[in-house]
Amino acid sequence: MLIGVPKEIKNHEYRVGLTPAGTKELIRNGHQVMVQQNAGTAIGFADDQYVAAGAQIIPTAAEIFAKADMIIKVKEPQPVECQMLRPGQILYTYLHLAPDPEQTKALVASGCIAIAYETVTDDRGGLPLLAPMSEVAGRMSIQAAARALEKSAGGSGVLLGGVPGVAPGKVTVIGGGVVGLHAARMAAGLGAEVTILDRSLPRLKEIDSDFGGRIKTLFSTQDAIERELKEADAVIGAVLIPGAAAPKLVTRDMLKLMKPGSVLVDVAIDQGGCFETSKATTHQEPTYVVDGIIHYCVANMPGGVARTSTQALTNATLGYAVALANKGWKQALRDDKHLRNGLNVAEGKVTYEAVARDLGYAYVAAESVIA
Ligand SMILES: NC(=O)C1=CN([C@@H]2O[C@H](COP(=O)(O)OP(=O)(O)OC[C@H]3O[C@@H](n4cnc5c(N)ncnc54)[C@H](O)[C@@H]3O)[C@@H](O)[C@H]2O)C=CC1
Ligand SMILES: CC(=O)C(=O)O
Ligand SMILES: [Mg+2]
Repeated sequence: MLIGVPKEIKNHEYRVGLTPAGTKELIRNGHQVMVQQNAGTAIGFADDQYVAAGAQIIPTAAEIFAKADMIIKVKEPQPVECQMLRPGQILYTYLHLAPDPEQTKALVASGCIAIAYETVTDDRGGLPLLAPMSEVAGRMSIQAAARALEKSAGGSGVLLGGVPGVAPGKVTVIGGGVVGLHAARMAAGLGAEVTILDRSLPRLKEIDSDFGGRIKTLFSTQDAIERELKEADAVIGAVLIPGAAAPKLVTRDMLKLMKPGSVLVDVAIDQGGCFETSKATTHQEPTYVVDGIIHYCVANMPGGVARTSTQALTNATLGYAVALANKGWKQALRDDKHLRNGLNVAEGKVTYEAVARDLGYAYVAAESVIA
């Protein structure tokens, strides 16, 4: 199969869909890989490393999209990229379609086979291709909150760890999945007082036993969230209903409960955000203020630490990339129900139920397009 890796074009996005090591693995499996010129240069993966791995360097994205059987990317295709997709071409990347009607429309119109990293599943009920970036974003969310709390950034001037004789800051994490766990770990490591809320009692039990009482767990209700907002210096939004738009758990009215200069970090922004006042921001201008509360809503947080993130992402995505290239998409999806769960759009049909429901498309089961 001819595989194409274009350079990412989203604002301050320096990740790349494949490392040189991943490239070598695909080539060892008998495939050809085209990498766009300078796709990984900014994070220390120079063109000559891809050439040494056996790839061909191609000057333009247009040429890669025109020739490749499968495009491997990181972020959802931007409008100019959607226009270059063609019927039957595999697109393997993050998509986050439920809150993005325009992208969904463009993918449906293209006739491509769009497999979303974030909805591929595993046997333990996890999302193995989302998990590495959730680990990164969860850890970064506390760095982002700590920075935003500084006075020069407009924050309340609280140091999350406190100092001897002065109480630490309070961090509330809503959603105790991968993002939430890693956020809690970083916040606790800094010495902050941490509370984590989730709707899953088994999850709260796991977290409680992992942290040995170091952090507080709460069942997530509106009432519990309201009580937390009054106390928190930083609130991390980390909920997910897979594939669906995020539930709005903090309304604009509820911001009044918070202390001025406190911070909301909405990691769930890529699924539309779990705070009513969230709107996606970029690494260039990551924060804005609503009613005295600082909002950080960067939709591609791991792009900020792109070298670590690219390595973690390829570790997770490579096995499925090899399966798709070796078997072709239909057979690879027939053989693996977890990869099949990644299929969101195929041949003009929406094949992921939550996306079809949220955006008003007819839902066509993945099984029926691979039959
Ligand atoms: N902004 C960014 O750059 C990035 C964003 N993300 C996003 O972060 C979000 C979380 O991802 P993961 O932690 O991997 O998901 P996950 O599935 O591991 O965890 C989500 C948790 O939310 C809980 N939850 C659902 N509804 C809830 C509610 N009403 N109250 C409290 N908890 C609730 C679930 O029980 C689950 O434990 C996703 O939207 C993901 O796409 C992930 C990586 C990067
Ligand atoms: C998960 C995601 O959207 C990202 O890593 O950018
Ligand atoms: Mg998007």
